[in-house]
Amino acid sequence: MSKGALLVNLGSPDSTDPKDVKKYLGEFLMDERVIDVPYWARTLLVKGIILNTRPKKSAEAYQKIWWDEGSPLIVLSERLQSKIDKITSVPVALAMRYGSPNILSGLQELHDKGVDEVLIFPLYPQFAMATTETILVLAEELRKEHFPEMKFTSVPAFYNHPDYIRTLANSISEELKGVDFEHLLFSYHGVPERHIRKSDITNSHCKIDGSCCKTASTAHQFCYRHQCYETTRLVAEYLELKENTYSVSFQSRLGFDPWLQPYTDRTIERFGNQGMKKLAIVTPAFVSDCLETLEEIAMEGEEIFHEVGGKEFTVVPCLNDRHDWVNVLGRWIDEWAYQKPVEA
Ligand SMILES: C=CC1=C(C)c2cc3[nH]c(cc4nc(cc5[nH]c(cc1n2)c(C)c5CCC(=O)O)C(CCC(=O)O)=C4C)c(C)c3C=C
Ligand SMILES: [Fe+2]
Ligand SMILES: [Fe+2]
Repeated sequence: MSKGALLVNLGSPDSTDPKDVKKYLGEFLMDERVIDVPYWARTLLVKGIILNTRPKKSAEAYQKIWWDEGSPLIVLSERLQSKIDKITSVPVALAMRYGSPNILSGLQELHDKGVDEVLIFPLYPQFAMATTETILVLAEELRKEHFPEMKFTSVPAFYNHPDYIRTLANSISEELKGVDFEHLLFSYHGVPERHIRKSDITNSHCKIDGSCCKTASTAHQFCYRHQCYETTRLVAEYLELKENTYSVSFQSRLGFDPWLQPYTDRTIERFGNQGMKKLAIVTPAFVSDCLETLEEIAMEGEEIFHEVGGKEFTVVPCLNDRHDWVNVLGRWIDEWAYQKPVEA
């Protein structure tokens, strides 16, 4: 058998034209694992309401962060893939869950290189139904339909993997070297609270309260909230951060349902109102900088902080195509290719 890996990230619109943004958001938000309501209700909500208003607003946001080469998320993912592909012993392709290049074209690219055993590698440190799970489900559907002879293995969420924690912690200390800050905020993409309960394999553990995510449970292998807190705890431990000098918040909510709290925008506002002047932010749910880090945090977040009296607002870039991150991912892929376990 011949092996290869497929890195999968979220995806972006083809351009900042509202028509392309509408097409992308339509594919993204009609995913039953993203807006997880019955088909008729999702159609009404997405096609009847969201797609009539959001694409124009989102297109304006994308215009603020777009690069000459295209979407930052895609360009950064391409750079990552190309650097990893150069150091691994097996071919490495790239796909997006929504938009292009899609998962089918990524599998086709590997198939054309003679690959029949694929490592599906969702580029998400923390598991979520709306990210990791939807990638694995779609990849399996495509395998059955187009490449029934292919064998798949997948990389589980790596939120607590020592290599990931070390690389993230080192990137934070390098980026914040010489930066004076009072508090480090770990801002993760949010999910509706309902998603946490749906992913609870015990059906009873995840209460989204002060203690469930700290109490050991088999539910945690699929609990996004636990995994976000655990990444934070491990990085804080690695960097020897003092209690109360760091905290967790959740960004990018959509709609009126309760999402994981505390919300990032309100947290930034509260910090400023309490007199904080120097804030640093890191966004560990994203391995590549994207709209949510470059616009929502670095632009909107900074504006909110300044409006409430904050002075210095420092954003730690995502791991992107950092040399040490490329080496970690390349090594994980090669360890799999040579049948060694991915776990440390
Ligand atoms: C990091 C993990 C992500 C989770 C979990 C996630 C869940 C989620 N997202 C939406 C709605 C939107 N997300 C949007 C952008 C976006 N989301 C992620 C990652 C996660 N989303 C990324 C990396 C990006 C940026 C994409 C880019 O092109 O740079 C958007 C589009 C932008 C906007 O209009 O604000 C929406 C909408 C839901 C409903 C959801 C549910 C769990
Ligand atoms: Fe929990
Ligand atoms: Fe999102």
